[in-house]
Formats: sequence, structure tokens, C-alpha cells
Amino acid sequence: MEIVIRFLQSIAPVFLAHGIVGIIAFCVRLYMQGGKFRKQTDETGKVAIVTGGNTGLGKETVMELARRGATVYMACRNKEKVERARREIVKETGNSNVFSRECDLSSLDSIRKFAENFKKEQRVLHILINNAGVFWEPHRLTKEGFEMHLGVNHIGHFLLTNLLLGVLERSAPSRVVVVASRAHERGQIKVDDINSSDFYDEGVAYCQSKLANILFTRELAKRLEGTGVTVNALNPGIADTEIARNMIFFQTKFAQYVVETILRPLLWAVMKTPKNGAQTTLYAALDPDLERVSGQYFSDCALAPVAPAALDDQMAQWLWAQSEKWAKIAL
Ligand SMILES: NC(=O)c1ccc[n+]([C@@H]2O[C@H](COP(=O)([O-])OP(=O)(O)OC[C@H]3O[C@@H](n4cnc5c(N)ncnc54)[C@H](O)[C@@H]3O)[C@@H](O)[C@H]2O)c1
Repeated sequence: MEIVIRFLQSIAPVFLAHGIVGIIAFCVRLYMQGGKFRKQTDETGKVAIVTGGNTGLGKETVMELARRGATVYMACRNKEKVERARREIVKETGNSNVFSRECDLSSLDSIRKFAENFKKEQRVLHILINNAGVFWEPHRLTKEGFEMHLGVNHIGHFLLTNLLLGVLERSAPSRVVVVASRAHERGQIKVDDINSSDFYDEGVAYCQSKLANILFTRELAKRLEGTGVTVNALNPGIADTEIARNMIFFQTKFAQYVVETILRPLLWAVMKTPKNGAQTTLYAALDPDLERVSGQYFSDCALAPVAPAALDDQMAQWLWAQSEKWAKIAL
């Protein structure tokens, strides 16, 4: 008996330490999950498009829109993956008005085809969510030769939005939601090397594209004044999705092992679940109080300040004019 008591006494501090660490980690996790969009809305009769809706934040966004009765188009590059996700969403929500369509944002032709077909299928569009994104891509070019972060995250969505503006205006009140990131704070629009041809860094390229997202949002909001179409950008926070698939940690078996056994348990406390990461997108897309709010930036379901570079109106106009040329938008 004495041995048992001594043994228990010797391991008690270890259990206590683990318990305290566990409780702290749990509290940190609760705090890090951020703001929630709790208002109940009925979206029956509304039509929405979500780019990149087959994984991560996009999938959770589609799931919630479908749960609330909306007709949702998942605009994605991977046909099979998106169809799997669509079936899962239909099964879980009971809403069969969820459609998967091919739209590769790294190809202007694919975007044009998607928009054209969508307009043949639907006469209205109330919510366009520019969610898809690439992160930490090795130096690769889109079909038309743009650096991948700039091409997919900014130019692809720039073209898609412009092609859908007519239907959005006819369907007003309607909304465009741009999923940006706090990474825009470290971004810079490299006017002389926008395509990162002279110097390439994955992080710099991502931050530039996310700054472009916010400059685009602010400029579009000005152009849409009085139309009943609003556009807002947001930061979803750090969420546990597939976004980091290209980072070095995920490239080798050993690195994956380290991530899964050491990093992931540590990150568990500080990362949002995909569902919680989608809350600010849903807030921007659905909150009735935001019907007339445009040109803003949200984080954790509330207004948030943007970096000074995102307030540069001249840069926003320059980027818009360039983007029209890059996306070959006929004026
Ligand atoms: N997860 C985070 O921590 C985090 C933080 C800040 C911002 N974001 C932003 O949130 C958005 C969603 O990312 P996520 O975290 O859900 O990552 P994710 O990788 O799970 O989802 C990104 C989606 O974009 C799609 N996509 C990529 N290239 C595409 C292309 N060429 N054409 C069409 N679709 C394409 C992918 O297929 C995928 O469905 C992105 O814009 C990302 O920059 C995420």
C-alpha cells in the first residue's frame, strides 16, 4: 500500500502540470475561435456563388448558406473533389440546390466560361463570395502568365466579379464578399515588378495579393455607390484548413510526422476550426445590418482597421486600370 501511495505522490505533479497546461490550452483555444455570426436568417430564394467552396473556409461557408436555404454554386477547379464536397453538403443540409461548377481562377477562359454558363442558368445573383486562394506557391504562372498568387487571388476574382456585376446589380440588394487576410498588412504592390519576375518570395507574393484584395474592394465600393451592390473584405483569422499545403513542412514524410506529432497539438490551441474561420465571411454575406455597408474590412465579425497601404486611393485606381488590361476586360 505504501508503495502505491509513494508512486501516486511521485506522479501527481506530472498530472497536475499536464492538467494546468491542458486547461490553459483549452482557454486559449476558446478565446482564439473569435467572433461568431449568431443571427438566424432565412436565405431561401437567394442565389450565391462561393469560389473555392470545396475545402476549408469555403466549404463551411457553402454548408451554412445551404443550411439557411440559399441556392449555392460552388465554383472550383477540381471537378471530382468539388462533387464529393457537394454531395456531402447536400446530405448534411437536405438542400439539393447546391451545384458544383468548374471555374479555374488561374485561367481567364475558364472564368469567362463559368460566368457565361452561370448567367444562362440563373437570372439573379445575391451573394458573390471571392473565397478561393493560394498560399506559399512555388514560383508558378497562371495560364496567361501571371504570378500565381496575383493571378488567382486577385486577377481571377477581379475578372469574375466584373463579369457578374450586371447580374448583381439587377438582383440588388446584393453583396460581394472578398476573403482577404491580415497578411495584407505586410503587403506592398510592386509597381515595377508586380509579377515577381526579378525577385520571388512566396510570402511576399501572397501578402501583395491580399493587399490587392483590399484595394480592389475599396475601389469597387466607390464604383458601385448607388447601385445597391455592396462589397466588403475580411480577415478570417488563422484557421486549420488545407491552405498551408505547399509549405515545406508538408513536403516530406518526416516533416509531416513532425507537424502531426509536435506542431499540430501546439497549434490546436491557437487555430480556429474551419467552421469558426468562416464566421466573418457569413457575417459579411448575411448580416441584415450590413445591407448598406460597403468598402469596409471586417475581422471576428466586427469592423477592423486596414493597413495604411490599403488606404492608398491612387494605388487602388492604378491597380484597377492595370487589372482591366491584365484580365482583358473590354470597356
Ligand atoms: N486558413 C487561414 O488561416 C487563412 C488566413 C487568412 C486568409 N485566408 C484566406 O481564406 C481563403 C480560403 O482559404 P482556406 O484557408 O479555406 O484554404 P483552402 O486551401 O482549404 O481553400 C482554398 C480554396 O481555393 C481553391 N483554389 C485554389 N486555387 C484555385 C484556382 N486556381 N481556381 C479555383 N479555386 C482555387 C482551392 O481548391 C480551395 O478550395 C483564401 O483566400 C485564404 O487566402 C485563410
